[in-house]
Amino acid sequence: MFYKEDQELTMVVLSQPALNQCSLIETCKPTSLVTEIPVIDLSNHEANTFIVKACEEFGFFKVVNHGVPLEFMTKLENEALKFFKLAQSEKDTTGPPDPFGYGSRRIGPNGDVGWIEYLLLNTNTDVNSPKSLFTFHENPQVFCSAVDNYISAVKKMSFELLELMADGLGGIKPRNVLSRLLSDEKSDSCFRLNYYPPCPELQALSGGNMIGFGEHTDPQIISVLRSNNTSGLQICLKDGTWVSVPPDHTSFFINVGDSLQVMTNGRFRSVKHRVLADIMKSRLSMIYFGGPPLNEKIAPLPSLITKEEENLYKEFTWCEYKNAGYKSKLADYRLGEFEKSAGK
Ligand SMILES: C=C1C[C@]23C[C@@]1(O)CC[C@H]2[C@@]12CC[C@H](O)[C@@](C)(C(=O)O1)[C@H]2[C@@H]3C(=O)O
Ligand SMILES: O=C(O)CCC(=O)C(=O)O
Ligand SMILES: [Fe+2]
Repeated sequence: MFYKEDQELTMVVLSQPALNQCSLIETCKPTSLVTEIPVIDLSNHEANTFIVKACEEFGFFKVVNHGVPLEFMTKLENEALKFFKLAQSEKDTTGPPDPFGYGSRRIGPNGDVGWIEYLLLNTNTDVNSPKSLFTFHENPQVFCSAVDNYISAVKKMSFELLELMADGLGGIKPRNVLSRLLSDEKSDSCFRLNYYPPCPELQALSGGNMIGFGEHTDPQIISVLRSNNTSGLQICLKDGTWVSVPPDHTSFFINVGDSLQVMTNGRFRSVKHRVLADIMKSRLSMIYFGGPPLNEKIAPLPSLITKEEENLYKEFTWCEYKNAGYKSKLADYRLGEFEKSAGK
């Protein structure tokens, strides 16, 4: 279950140095309304149907019985914490991200900020990921292999999810029509470790909530998120209300990304989400963003449209979408300029 939050939110910018440039959300008190979060049990033979329903209604679901060993998650969590606990001066010598690398407070190139530190990595071994980042870690090799083991296991589960989606969408053939985009050796996927330090300054600001990661949709196909047991993640429902997602360190949370919304011609919803910082506890999340190869055309699957006029989107490649995305602010509606209704 997750809790609906008040819809009318006010953004305030604080002047205290510690909170410098970070945004506050006021009046985020849970109401009595509760919403059931879709939970997909991968051992259930009807999982394909439930996944499709969840992607249509929420663009978001939780996965249990996923087969990824818990030790892969906890190992990576512990190694990542060792990195984030290093002295700020050491971490700073590895930044700023361009877009890969270590970042603190600033998200993306266009002035977005949050109460966050992160490591953003490219999962494609052909591209030169800033593995030098790991050298500051007390045991770089251990950190590197924890990242590699985790990503391999999560990728495998992502292929399964995308194949179940193809089944659930009416048995689209071949059933790897979506998963092949992530399994392709040129897949432009990335991986992010987010660390949200506790924000004790919040205590003084009754009712205030510090933005850890501002509202946005993920541009890729799907994002697979795992976090420690600190809350903070919220998703936006179709009616515009924000709901808090109770954390579960043993499960994964899946976001439909913009590219999958387009490939299903709007049938699946790319979910708007955000993270609020906690007063007392740090949050550590790890997210695999499964993206297609750069030259891949992002267009509705032919079996999901009967006439070309029904296609809601202009033709574009992942590279074009990504480049446009990097010119945008986090909260911008990036798909807007690619909708046919936006004019040619
Ligand atoms: C403000 C930005 C950060 C972002 C690139 C962008 O210009 C717009 C999309 C942002 C986002 C959100 C999901 C992922 O965290 C991310 C890595 C991505 O692919 O798109 C980030 C980008 C980023 O932090 O570089
Ligand atoms: O850290 C989280 O829990 C979510 C962050 C997120 O949405 C992102 O990195 O795109
Ligand atoms: Fe996200």
